[in-house]
Amino acid sequence: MSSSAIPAPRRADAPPSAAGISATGLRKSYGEKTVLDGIDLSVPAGTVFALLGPNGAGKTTAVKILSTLISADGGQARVAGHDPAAEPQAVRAAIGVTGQFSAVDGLITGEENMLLMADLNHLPKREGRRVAAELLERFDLTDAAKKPASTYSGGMKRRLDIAMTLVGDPRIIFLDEPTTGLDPRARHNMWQIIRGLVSGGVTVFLTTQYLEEADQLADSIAVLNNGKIAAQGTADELKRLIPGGHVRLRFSDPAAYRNAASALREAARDDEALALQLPSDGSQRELRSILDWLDSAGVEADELTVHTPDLDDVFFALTGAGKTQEIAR
Ligand SMILES: Nc1ncnc2c1ncn2[C@@H]1O[C@H](COP(=O)(O)OP(=O)(O)OP(=O)(O)O)[C@@H](O)[C@H]1O
Repeated sequence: MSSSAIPAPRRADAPPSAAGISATGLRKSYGEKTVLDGIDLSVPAGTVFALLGPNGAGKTTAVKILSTLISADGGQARVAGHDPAAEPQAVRAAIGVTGQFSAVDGLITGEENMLLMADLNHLPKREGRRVAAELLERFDLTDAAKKPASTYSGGMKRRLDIAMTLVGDPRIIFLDEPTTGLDPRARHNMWQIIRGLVSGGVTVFLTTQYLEEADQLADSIAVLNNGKIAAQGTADELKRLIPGGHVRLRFSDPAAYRNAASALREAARDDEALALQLPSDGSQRELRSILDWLDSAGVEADELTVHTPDLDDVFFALTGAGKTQEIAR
């Protein structure tokens, strides 16, 4: 995608204090099934928040409540300074939602979809055409504008969907799994689009099953599991929640490996790979002390690599074991 497809800032003048999204004690059940069991969320304006969770965790349910599509059974929420339950119209006027079930009509062209959106937003005809053309250009869809949307690739459909959402110039955008099913190139394009939206002052509430996506985009991540927020924080804060960081020393000479293994008794051995593993948080201070220690033991490895836990480790630790952790903030 050309750089023209990256949305230009539209709300650079938005006040930094503009309200984002918050929720406390949000609850929702379907019959006997508790989907959201009292969740608290806080998304400052102008930031990207990722709600991460396995299939069926309740991510879409949370988006539907906050975007006024369904009502919660309990708890409070504020979206753009309004209560979605009491002031749904005010919330709807401030938000855009693109979901797994997109608003794109495949039978009409991309341009017609955009103009329809402009009509729904009550834009005067001339203004609607101008905004539609500008957004189609910005999302690299001008060449395809006169073709039926059913002929678009998955990535093009998602771009059209977001372009349609932007017709209303929302301050807050909910993106429900925006890159599910996209190939890696289209996924990276979508990430660029999302970054562009945020640099224009838009608040993004994103749901995803992709850890890398949350890691790449989000200022703050909440992991949803069994109806509760299992952990919330920045990607780095979440990674620090679980142990697993280590330094790995690899040797090519078996004799050097054996000497090192007997000098470093607390290291875990991998005799087949001629490698030793020492627990470490990866900090400069710990690395320096490990290097000093290796020097004093006369150990010289052929390769030294530092491994820190990634978001995958965190996700599986939190959603697998059903733990509940809070980060002191
Ligand atoms: N209208 C409904 N009636 C009954 N159960 C529902 C309804 N909507 C959702 N559920 C159930 O609520 C649970 C959470 O669904 P939700 O769609 O919020 O999950 P999700 O985290 O978005 O999952 P996915 O990643 O698969 O989209 C699921 O078990 C789902 O079957």
